[in-house]
Amino acid sequence: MLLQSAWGKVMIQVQNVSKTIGQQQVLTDVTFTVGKGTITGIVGRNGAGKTTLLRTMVTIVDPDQGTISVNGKDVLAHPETKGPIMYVEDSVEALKNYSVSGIVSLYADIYPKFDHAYFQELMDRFQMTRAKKVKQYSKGRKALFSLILAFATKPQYVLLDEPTDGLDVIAKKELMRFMLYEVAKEEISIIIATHRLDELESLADQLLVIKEGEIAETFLLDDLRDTYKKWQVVYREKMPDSLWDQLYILQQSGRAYTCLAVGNLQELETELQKTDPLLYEELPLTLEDLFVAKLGGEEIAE
Ligand SMILES: Nc1ncnc2c1ncn2[C@@H]1O[C@H](COP(=O)(O)OP(=O)(O)OP(=O)(O)O)[C@@H](O)[C@H]1O
Repeated sequence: MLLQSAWGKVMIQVQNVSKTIGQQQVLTDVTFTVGKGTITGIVGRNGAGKTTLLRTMVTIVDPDQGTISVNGKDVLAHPETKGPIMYVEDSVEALKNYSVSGIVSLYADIYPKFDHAYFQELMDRFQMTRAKKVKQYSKGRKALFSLILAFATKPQYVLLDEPTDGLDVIAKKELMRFMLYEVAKEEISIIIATHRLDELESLADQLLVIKEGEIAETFLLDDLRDTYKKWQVVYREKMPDSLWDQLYILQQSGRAYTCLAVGNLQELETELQKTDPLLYEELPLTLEDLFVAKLGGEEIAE
């Protein structure tokens, strides 16, 4: 299987998961794999089934069909395999009546690997003051606090539901950087459910698009690097017509074009050079580029 060879040891496998709640089919035959030390984005509109999917992965919701396994072990049959999975809900309301020190002691009691020093390090890094009660924090700070708590438990897998809701731009960026660092340093796997594609920026190794409970598209960064190239090209006048048909223009600003090449990349590069551009350079690809090119700007984010 492609994902296994790309990522070595498979960590979490979701296989053919379906769930009906009431009369509504909320998840239909959902299958994907999460590798070690990777970031997976689950993107979909409100009501697409993201929260239900995450809740199914931690057995808060039981699937009607299908299995979730961690390192080959079914989580329902082997509840201990859930231990290193940390699920952070989108609502932090549940925490709000706790005192900060109370919740820290509670986490330390529940999670054997809770690391007090690391908790404090993260509090300092995000300039979080120690409020008496969680409810004294702003919405964004509450979200940040619940993430700090989650990472201080030293998990191996972190499932985050709309983690940046309520955070300002700087805090969002900081948080994303922090997640990348954790993935690289601790080799943890992060799964982020969000209705905003732009929040994932160039973060995710794998992007799953969920529509009405089904995985509509899967994008893998590794595939992307082999199949696509992104160039910024500047012409004296305009880009020759011959290239317009062969490149996907992601953005145009005057005579500067940001474009995506698909297909025979070497041939396309030679053609590009023949058009004698003033300047051309390769830019780093993001999943979002492919997403936009493939779905033609179809809106996912709201
Ligand atoms: N306990 C429940 N009872 C009834 N319907 C539910 C329940 N849980 C989920 N649903 C329905 O399942 C669908 C998917 O909901 P879910 O919360 O998983 O979507 P989502 O993609 O996370 O959306 P959002 O971004 O709005 O949180 C929605 O139509 C929702 O109303």
